[in-house]
Amino acid sequence: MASIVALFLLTLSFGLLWRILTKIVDRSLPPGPPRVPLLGHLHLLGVLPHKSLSDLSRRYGPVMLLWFGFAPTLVVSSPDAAREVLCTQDLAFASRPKISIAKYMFYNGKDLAWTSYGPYWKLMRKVTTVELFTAKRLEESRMVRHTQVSKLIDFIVNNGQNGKASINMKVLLSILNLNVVSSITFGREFHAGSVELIEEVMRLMGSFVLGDCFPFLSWLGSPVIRKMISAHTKLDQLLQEIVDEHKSKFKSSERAGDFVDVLLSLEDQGEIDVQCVKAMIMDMILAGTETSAITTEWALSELMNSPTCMIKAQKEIDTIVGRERMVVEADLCKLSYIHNVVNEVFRLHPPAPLLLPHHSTQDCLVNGYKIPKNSRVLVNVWSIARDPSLWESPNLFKPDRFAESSISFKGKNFELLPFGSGRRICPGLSLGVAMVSYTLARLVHGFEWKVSGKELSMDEISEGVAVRRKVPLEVFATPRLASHAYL
Ligand code: HEM
Repeated sequence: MASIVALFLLTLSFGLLWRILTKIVDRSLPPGPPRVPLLGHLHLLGVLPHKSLSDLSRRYGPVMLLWFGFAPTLVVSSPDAAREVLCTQDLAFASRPKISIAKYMFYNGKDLAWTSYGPYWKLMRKVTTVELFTAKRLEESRMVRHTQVSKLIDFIVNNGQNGKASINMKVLLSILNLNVVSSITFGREFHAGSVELIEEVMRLMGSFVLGDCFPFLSWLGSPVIRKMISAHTKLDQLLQEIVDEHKSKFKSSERAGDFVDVLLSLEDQGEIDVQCVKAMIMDMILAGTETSAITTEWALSELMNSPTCMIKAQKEIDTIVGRERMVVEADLCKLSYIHNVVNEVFRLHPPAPLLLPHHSTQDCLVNGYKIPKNSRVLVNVWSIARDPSLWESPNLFKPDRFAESSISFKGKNFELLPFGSGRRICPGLSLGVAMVSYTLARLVHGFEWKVSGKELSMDEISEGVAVRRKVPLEVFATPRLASHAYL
């Protein structure tokens, strides 16, 4: 009995001490809900963290400090606070937290997306921008996109049995985007069947790892880390094949070709090692494939869910392109409604609703609150894009809201940030937009679409840093153009 009373008193005094300590600290820090001892706010994240955090921000404000175990995490949910973090004080927040996924999957953060801010990031960012994403490079890769989207259309025509057989668009869109990014990055399609592996890695990116929130327990290891190591080993073999092929094809003096050749030249010069080369290929494949595929899948779903919008999109393309041929990329600049649809989908369904986590490398002030050095930073772009004080009927799909609007997703308007903003803004923005817009235009123009099943669920599932459709889009597609247009 005495020991039970002693335990009770001990727990009570620990709880009281915890409350007092957290209250003292809280004065200069941003607000947040009460903390549970040890767990902090981890239990509040739920299955859709972007939604749970959005709900919390409506209560505690657009600048909150939460504790995921022992990891302080700043969550910002307004355009002004996002501007402060991603633009005004960009340098202080441009790094990434050192978490397990970077260590075990991305060769200890030797890629671009997970590496800390510094000279290595600057070198890789410059190489990526110059070698992959200039307007000239984008223009040169038009044929790759055309060929791969045409393959997708052929597949639907040949397997859809004129609207009688259902088609799983999720898988097809992942394969399409993987093939485009692979062809541009290393000159050929990636291993057939690797889509499942990529999806596994995407899922692992968001898995809870004890050591990320409780650093003193890192030594414990976990089943998730074992899964990361196993997935990494499989991917590493495929990436090594790509490196070996490139090394055997060219003597170093003759290399002038694709992105991997450029990286291998840097390896020859001793600026980077082979792990950096593989980490960079992995980055492009992982960052470039699912983001565009998820957005296109949502775009088609939203149009199928709003028949008037679908008809409007089809009418626009019929008027400008006709029904005797397919859309080509050069038509896109005339398709303003498709452009509005893409804007609206980026607003409603940013594939990375909390961006990638940022990390503060110095103490700073945001909205008058002290943000401690070494805090993680999440920018809830999903919440900002659904804020009723910024957007009329924010949960409705209304592409026409962009007809008269000058707001764009390119990182200058902080109410719409699907690609982020500032130093860490997505370098693949133009390629991503080209992929989504072109694929969508050809699908909408090429087929009449029907849902397989009674109704189209629009539920979301959070997989790692990405949020996608919970139920993969299964559809029936009936060709609607002159038959010679599909040849
Ligand atoms: C619909 C298409 C896409 C969307 C919505 C998207 C979105 C994003 C977002 C939100 C970030 C994180 C920004 C931040 O942390 O502040 C990011 C980073 C990145 N994205 Fe994309 N992305 C897309 C397509 C692509 C493509 C096609 C590629 C390359 C082939 C790519 C490569 C990258 C890389 C390498 C980073 C890391 C940049 C850095 O940390 O410096 N993305 N992207």
